[in-house]
Amino acid sequence: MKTTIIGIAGGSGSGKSTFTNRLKNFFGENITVIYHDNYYRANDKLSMEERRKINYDHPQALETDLLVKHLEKLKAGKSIKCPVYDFTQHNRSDKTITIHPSRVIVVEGILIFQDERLRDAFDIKIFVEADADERILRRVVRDMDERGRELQDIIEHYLATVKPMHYLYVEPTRNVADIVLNSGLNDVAFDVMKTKIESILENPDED
Ligand SMILES: Nc1ncnc2c1ncn2[C@@H]1O[C@H](COP(=O)(O)OP(=O)(O)O)[C@@H](O)[C@H]1O
Ligand SMILES: Nc1ccn([C@@H]2O[C@H](COP(=O)(O)O)[C@@H](O)[C@H]2O)c(=O)n1
Repeated sequence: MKTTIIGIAGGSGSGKSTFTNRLKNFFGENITVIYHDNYYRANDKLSMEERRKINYDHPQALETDLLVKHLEKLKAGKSIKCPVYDFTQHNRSDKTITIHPSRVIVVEGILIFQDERLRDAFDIKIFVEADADERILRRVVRDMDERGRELQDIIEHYLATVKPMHYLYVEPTRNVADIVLNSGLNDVAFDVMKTKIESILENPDED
């Protein structure tokens, strides 16, 4: 069985997970989704205060080597144990999720097109775009609801690292995308990708 890997990148709050989860909800077990966020490094030796200060929007904050190895294993037909990141603790949890090989793998993350090895691994590259004001407003709501953050912390973190790293490392990768979406809720884009994935699933041995 061949493996087709689809990368979905874009700034924080752009709608990457919204688009990815829509595909996952439609295709269920027929596709596999891997979140680069789960590959944020374990920082067990640092205190909570030290972990809060890390620049999580720099490529070095992520263990991308492990993700590259995991994609190679999945392509070779082997299962992997994917780490699970805990945003409330700014640390990797002690849980893992076993992921089995599948015909279509979707990889999502802000920095996935920044790494050359990942870029080369993707058969289809999608970049989800949204204005910076919309992204930060969405992020405030999400981080307070789901990631246990205070408003003041979100604002400081955004201005200190999220925004500058976005323009340094995320936004420039828009140019390597095959498809740029103006929203993770775009129905036409969803239909196009749905049709493409259906065709890939019907042809297990084609590139
Ligand atoms: N086009 C949109 N319009 C309104 N809200 C959106 C849109 N896209 C995403 N959202 C909301 O914004 C938040 C962040 O979206 P998400 O897909 O998690 O972003 P990302 O994965 O890129 O960080 C979520 O609560 C989501 O429901
Ligand atoms: N401990 C952490 C680790 C990462 N972040 C932020 O997550 C953002 C990426 O995830 P998205 O779902 O928003 O794409 C990134 O911008 C990091 O700043 C964090 O807040 N805390």
